[in-house]
Amino acid sequence: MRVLHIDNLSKHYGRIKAVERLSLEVEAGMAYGILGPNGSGKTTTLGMVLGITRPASGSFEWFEGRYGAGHRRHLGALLETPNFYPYLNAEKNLSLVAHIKGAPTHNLDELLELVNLRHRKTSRFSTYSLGMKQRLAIAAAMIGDPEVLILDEPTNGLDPQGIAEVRETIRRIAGTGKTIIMASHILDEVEKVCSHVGIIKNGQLLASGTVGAIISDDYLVELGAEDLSTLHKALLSHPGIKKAPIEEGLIIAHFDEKRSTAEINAWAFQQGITLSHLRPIRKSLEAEFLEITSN
Ligand SMILES: Nc1ncnc2c1ncn2[C@@H]1O[C@H](COP(=O)(O)OP(=O)(O)OP(=O)(O)O)[C@@H](O)[C@H]1O
Repeated sequence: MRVLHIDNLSKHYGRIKAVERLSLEVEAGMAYGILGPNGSGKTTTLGMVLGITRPASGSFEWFEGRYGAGHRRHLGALLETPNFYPYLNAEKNLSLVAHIKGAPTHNLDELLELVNLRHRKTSRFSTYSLGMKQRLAIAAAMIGDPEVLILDEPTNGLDPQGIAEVRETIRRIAGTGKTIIMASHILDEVEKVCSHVGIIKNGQLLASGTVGAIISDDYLVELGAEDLSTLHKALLSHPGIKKAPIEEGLIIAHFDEKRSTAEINAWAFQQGITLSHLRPIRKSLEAEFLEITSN
């Protein structure tokens, strides 16, 4: 089932085109990352599809229209950390949220288990770390058993441990078959949590697809030799090479998969080439993301 269909959605603030003719589709069961630098229109997009912000033009549809105007009950959203009562424990805070939503309270323990807070359910909210607070907020968004969980920059402001725990929680929820739609400016986060990604910049969709297809996983090796052009020519006929640009006197070889330095050395030797430089490089994911968004 198509969970969300966005068609040519635009939103302008004066002369700022926050979102510009954005179209994308999210299928049931996807963990879809909306990835873009700060100010690229992610929050505005989520605001529009949640009915908080009115679009200037374009349209969107939830669940192929099957719930009509009642679709909102099937969405759990966490746009900013909600206010919990600091002196109440997790269990009490969640039951209050359930009462406000008119949702049942019988599965609160399950939700606390899902976000790995069951063991701390009787501790006051004020004693929680930021990561625990965020996980409780995710549990609150899951009250009423929504089909889709929508998150805006869910790890903002957390320390590395908190970040890891929140990501793990989102992965666990995705593993239960829920659809996740998550805005993030961190490529590494989308790569770790999401199955699919749409990259946006200046409110426009630049690329969309599975994480594996969009985020290249070429294996990069820096190579040098006295006779660089002979090495270059030989490399281009190597069966595993995808491309081999020359940068600052060295060849950046893009292999389709991991190759050991011993293997590359042996290959060069067979070609009658002595390598003067051989260094595997892991292109930083952030650099790759910047490359996509700057093109
Ligand atoms: N209420 C508003 N009034 C004026 N401009 C706005 C408003 N909301 C957003 N914008 C502008 O619209 C653009 C997109 O903002 P938006 O918050 O959607 O981006 P974002 O990708 O979510 O960024 P961030 O990750 O920094 O929140 C930005 O240039 C922002 O300054």
